[in-house]
Amino acid sequence: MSDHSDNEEDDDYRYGIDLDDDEYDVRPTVILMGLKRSGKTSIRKVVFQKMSPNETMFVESTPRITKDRICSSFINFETIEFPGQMSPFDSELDARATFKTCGALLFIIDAQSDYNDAMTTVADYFVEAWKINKAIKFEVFVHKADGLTEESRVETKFHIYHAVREMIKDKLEYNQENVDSITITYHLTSIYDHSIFEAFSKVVQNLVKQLPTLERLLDIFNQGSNVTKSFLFDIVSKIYVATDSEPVEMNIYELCCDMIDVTLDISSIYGSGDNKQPFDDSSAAIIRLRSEQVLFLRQINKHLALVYIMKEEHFDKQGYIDYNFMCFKEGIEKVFLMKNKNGIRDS
Ligand SMILES: Nc1nc2c(ncn2[C@@H]2O[C@H](COP(=O)(O)OP(=O)(O)OP(=O)(O)O)[C@@H](O)[C@H]2O)c(=O)[nH]1
Repeated sequence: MSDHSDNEEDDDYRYGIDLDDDEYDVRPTVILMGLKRSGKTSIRKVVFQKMSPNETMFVESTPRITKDRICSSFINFETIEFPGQMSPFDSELDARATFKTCGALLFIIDAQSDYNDAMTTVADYFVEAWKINKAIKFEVFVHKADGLTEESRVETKFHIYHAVREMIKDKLEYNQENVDSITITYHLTSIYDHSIFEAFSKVVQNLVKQLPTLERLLDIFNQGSNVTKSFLFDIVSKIYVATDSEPVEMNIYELCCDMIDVTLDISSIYGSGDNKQPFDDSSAAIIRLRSEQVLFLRQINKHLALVYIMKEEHFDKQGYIDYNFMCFKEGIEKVFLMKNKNGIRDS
């Protein structure tokens, strides 16, 4: 367990540490904004509270600013949702305080609606927030993509990207700033498939400063173990904190998410442990697939699991893989211990 003392990392994300909840007054935040009924609450509930997508049809409109601490998992941040009808820049709200500690600012656009107003609002809010805090990661979710054809998904994202860029350009040029000063990442999302988890994974990865080291560790593990693809998952949220440098194929990612669901479901229904959580530090599962591949899940610590896929022909080299996994696990621990070197105590 880790203790904390004031240091230059005070504005940082504290991943993988058990904190007493009140230990920090200031916690970096992920802010969700968007017009009314764009899907903000649904996204929070599906990703962090395991609500099924169909149930979101009954969520009520959010009347006030809603803060939610995500601290049961490895991802240790706070989400803040602004109701569609409220601007964070209203004079009665303290926008400076809100955006000073903001890590990522997500704007949700309902792609199934007329999104002209939404695009204007994105441009306004992003420029205002950027003026307060230039380190914010700006993200747009082109949401409810399930209702669009494959072709119009790409077109819609492209159209929104260009229109917002033009609006931001006009605003920044007025202040003699360059439009490229604000980097925005666009994601096509839906709560009805894995795209929302994939997009949130990218948001989180954008905030993990140790990402290059984690990717390198995964690459080394893959090369030494003949693994095709591996993901480092935060098991509770199904967000992957890192993956190796090979491109992510959506079907492999979905398979890995399903592996987590299956393992946790079986474990919570039939598991013998009296622990409330259906997994622990030494949880593991292996599934041989019809495609002559093997899927593995191996827990690294309380929060993180390595999920990887390999060809069946390499499956017999278990000794190597076990050894490499031990080295990988130690590597991960070192990455986060170094990060917290200023105050370590044993739990
Ligand atoms: N088809 C589809 N519907 C979605 C998706 N996400 C959310 N919805 C629906 O959109 C409606 C509005 O969702 P909310 O989560 O309440 O939207 P909100 O942005 O929080 O709304 P306010 O609180 O009023 O600002 C609900 O009926 C959801 O079921 C999605 O990915 N696809």
